[in-house]
This record gives sequence, C-alpha cells and structure tokens, in this order.
Amino acid sequence: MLDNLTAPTAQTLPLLQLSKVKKNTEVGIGDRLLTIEEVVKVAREAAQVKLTTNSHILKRIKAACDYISQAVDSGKPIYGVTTKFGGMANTEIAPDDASELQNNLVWYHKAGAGKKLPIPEVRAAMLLRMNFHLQGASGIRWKLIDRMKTFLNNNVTPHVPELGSIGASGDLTPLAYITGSIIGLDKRFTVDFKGVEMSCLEALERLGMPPIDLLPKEGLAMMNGTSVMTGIAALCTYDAKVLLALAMGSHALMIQGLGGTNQSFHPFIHRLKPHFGQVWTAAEMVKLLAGSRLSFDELNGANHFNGESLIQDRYSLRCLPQYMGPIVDGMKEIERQIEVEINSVTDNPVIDVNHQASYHGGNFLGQYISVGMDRLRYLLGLLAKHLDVQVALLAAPEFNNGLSPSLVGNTEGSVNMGLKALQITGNSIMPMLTFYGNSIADRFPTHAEQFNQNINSQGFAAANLTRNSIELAQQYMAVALMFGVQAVDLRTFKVAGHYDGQKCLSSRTKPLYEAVRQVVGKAPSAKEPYIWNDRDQFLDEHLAAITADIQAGGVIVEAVKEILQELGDRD
Ligand SMILES: N[C@@H](Cc1ccc(C(F)(F)F)cc1)C(=O)O
Repeated sequence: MLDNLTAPTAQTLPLLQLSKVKKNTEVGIGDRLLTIEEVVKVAREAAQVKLTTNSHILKRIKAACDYISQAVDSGKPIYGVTTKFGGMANTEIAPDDASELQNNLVWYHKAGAGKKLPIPEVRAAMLLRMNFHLQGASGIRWKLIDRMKTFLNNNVTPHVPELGSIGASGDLTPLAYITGSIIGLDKRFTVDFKGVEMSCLEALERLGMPPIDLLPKEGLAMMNGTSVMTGIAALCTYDAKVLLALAMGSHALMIQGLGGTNQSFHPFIHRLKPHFGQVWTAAEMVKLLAGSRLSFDELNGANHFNGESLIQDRYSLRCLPQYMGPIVDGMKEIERQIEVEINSVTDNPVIDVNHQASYHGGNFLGQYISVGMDRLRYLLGLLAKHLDVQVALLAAPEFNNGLSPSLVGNTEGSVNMGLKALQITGNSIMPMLTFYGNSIADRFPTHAEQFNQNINSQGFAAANLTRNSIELAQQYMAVALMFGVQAVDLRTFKVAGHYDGQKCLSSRTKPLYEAVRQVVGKAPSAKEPYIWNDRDQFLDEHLAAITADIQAGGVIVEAVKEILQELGDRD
C-alpha cells in the first residue's frame, strides 16, 4: 500500500522555473513541489497554508511515528532516539527517558543570542519545516505539523535569535525556539501574536491549543535540518532576482542617458560566444533599448562615429553581456539549488517506512546554502560594481558624452552641484557589497561540539550576511535609478530640446522611468529635468522612497516584471 507513495524528491524536481503563482492567497503543500515565489507569498504576503489531504501521505507520516515507537519498545538502537546527541551519541538512554530526551533537547538549545530574526524569515522556516515533515521520513506527529500551520495562518511567529547556528546539524538552536513555542515548553519562549509580543503559553491558549510534550524522535525531527537558513536564503534569492531585473533596467536607462549603441548586443556577436547568461543579457538589452530616440540603433552595422568620441562604447556598456552573463547564470544556479533544498528532508536519522528501516546520514548539513549564499553576495557585489562604473561615467563630463558634470540640472545656477553627493553615497555602499562578497563557508570553528560537528557549513551565517547585502544592494539600486533618470532627462534635452524623458525613451524602459518619478513625487516635465536646482529637494528622501518601494515590491518592481519573467525562462 505504502509503496505507491509519490512524495516529491529532489530527483522529481523540474529544472528551475519560478512558477508563476496565481494571485491567490493559498499555498497548498505536501503533494507538490514548493517554489521560491510561494515561500515569498506565505512569508511576506500572509498567504494561507493548506496541508495535503492525500491519504497515502497521511498514512506514511503515521507509519513513520509507529516505526519509532516500536523501535523504542524493542530497544532498537537509533541515534537521538535511544542515544544522547552529537558527540555524546555513544551513551544509550533508557526507553522510559526517550520522550524526556526530546523535550530536554529543546530546553538546552534555548541558548541563542542577538537580535530577533525578521518575522517573514521565521514564517519561511516554519513553512519549509512543514513541507519536509509531510514527506513522512521523520517520525513526527501530524499534530505538530498542523500546529505550525495554525501559527502561520493566524500570524503567530516565534521569536528566533540571529546567532547560534553553525549550519552543521542544520539550525538546531533557531529551530529550538520554533519548537519550544509551538509545544509550549516554557513561558520564556515568546512569540509575536499578530503584532503583540507574548509568551507562547498565552498564544497557545488564544489559539485553543494546550501545551504538549514531544514524543521520541520529535525533538530531532523539529530541530535537525536547514529550514531556517533555507527560509532566509529563499527570500534573499528572490530579492536578488528582483535586483538583477532592476539592474538590467537601470543599465538600459543609463545607456540611453549616455547615448550608447545597441550594436554591441547584436546576436551575431553572442552566438560566437554562446554562454547562456551572456546571450540572454544581450537579447534582453536589444529589447530594452528598442525604439529609443536616445541610444543608437546600429544593429545593421552602421556607426555614428564623428571623429570626436570613441568609435565604440566603453567596456561597461560594450561588454555588458559578457560581464552580466556569469551573474545571470550564477543566480539561476543558486535558485535551482535553493528550490531543491526547500523541497528536501534535512533530518537525521530518516525513516524509510517502505522498508521498515531507518538510516543515519547528514542531510542537515547546510553547505548548499552557505556556498549558494556566499556566491549570491559575491554576485551582488559584482552587480553593484558595474552600476557604480556607469554612475562614474555619467558623473564625469569627460566621459558622459556631452552631459553636465555630476549631472547638474540647472547649469545656469552658479552653486548647483547636481548628483555629486549621491555618487559618493553610492561609492560608500559599493565597497561594502564587494566586501560582503567574501565567503564564510570556508571559515569554521575548531573542535565544534566535541569534534562531532567537525565540518560545518556556516550556512546560517552566510544567509544572515546575505540579508545585509540585499539591503545594501537595494540602497545602491536607488542611487543607480536616480542617476539613470536624471541622465535620461538631460540626454532628452540634447536630442529633443525638452526634458520630458518619457517622449524619447524606449517603450520597455519608459515604465521604470515613470515609476521612479512617481515614487519620488516628481512628475516628468518638458520644462525641467528630474533634478533642476539642488535646493528643490533633499536627495536622501528620494533614496529612501525608492528603496522602500523596491523592498515592498511596489511600482518600481512592477515596472520590470517583464524582465523578471524573462529571467525565469528556462535555459
Ligand atoms: N545533526 C545531528 C543532531 C544533533 C547533533 C548535535 C546535537 C547537540 F545537541 F549535541 F549539539 C544535537 C543534535 C545528527 O543528526 O547527527
């Protein structure tokens, strides 16, 4: 009977394609693969979670629990069920202590430190934990899975500290905080209950659920694994993809501002060096620039050379596909790996109910997350470095192809300095991003946990660092967009004698330009560019508004949704 089960496995995963989640508010789990987008929906947009009702799956979950209780009764030695944990796993425990062992595990792992993780990250972690428990390989009761669902669907989130996991046994300590809260182990496990901080006991009472004790294996089943780092990583990966789309849009604005050519993106060139990301970037740039009156359309081999400026664009424009290609490819690979991890069982030992056996292994090691997140931060650094170079070109009258220094709007105003300070702000962010590009997976604590966890991933730390990088990159993107929009207006004046960039931009970049103008509250005008006199606005307010819109997935993100969709296309 149980042989016919069809739980998702890594092997059944499709090659990555971010599924286009319909605008519904429900995400079903247990009998299908979860996508990163769905994790975002549950974590950030409060989509309701619906557990599978597939009877095969329910039976398998129960069968795994039965396997454990029989093992305890018969004295079968199983790690962490009839033995102590980690480097103390040479010590057996009496069957009568098997439940206490699990409850104690949660208790002594309440040893984390630092700030609380953001609520969406803890929600993502709970979703992933449920998703893996539904594969029925852990020996955990349905009741506990259902409790996590109740927490999620009622907007109740355990407080989980940011420090305390080396990503080896997965995230033991962060997951202990989730476990302690859903079972009500002690009042000092606290939660956010629809915005109000309270003890887990009060929250459980409000939800109509009494505290419960864990049964044998259930502590391990709740705590062994990568769910928290993977939850953070899924959100970061999603945000990075949005940033990549925005970077493409910003480059397209800046190329138009600089009066560049599309010739370097000719498909002929890229067929001769057909890396996926390179070819994709070049094709995307051709689409993004199509119809522009500001950049040159020279796909027919023409050249606007006039003996003044260089006969071809500088590298940051001309080599854009060759530079961006590895970033596109890298992010796609990271996404694919995160999607495997979010659909994986990361527990130990795992129970094979079909063969009535359990196996000792190490799926909890978060190395895919650490290496992926280290790489993601590195790629974000590269992304920012490139945008910073375009900003530098735009700010320098020697290289900006006839625009004013620092893109001053009103050059008649004797004291105007334009975007000079904005460039410096960008210059202050970019090196931090490349610094954050350093890896942490290759550093590890010595002698961890009596030499049991003697190799560890640092995946949780890598994910925490990546959250910081994402935030910095969002700030940087605001700088780049402001430069792009101002440059477009100044170029428009040179080409068309007025400042309304909308009239001259390509149709694919117009929405991004308009979204930025909307967010900063400055409608496009033929009379004045975006920034005219220095004292017409404070630039930091614009930066903050643009960053906030990007973080909220607002109109600026909406304006690049076609690029985002095209990024999701299968390679
Ligand atoms: N991931 C480990 C489980 C484990 C390892 C260590 C400890 C502790 F508490 F000693 F640190 C708890 C659980 C394993 O399955 O092998």
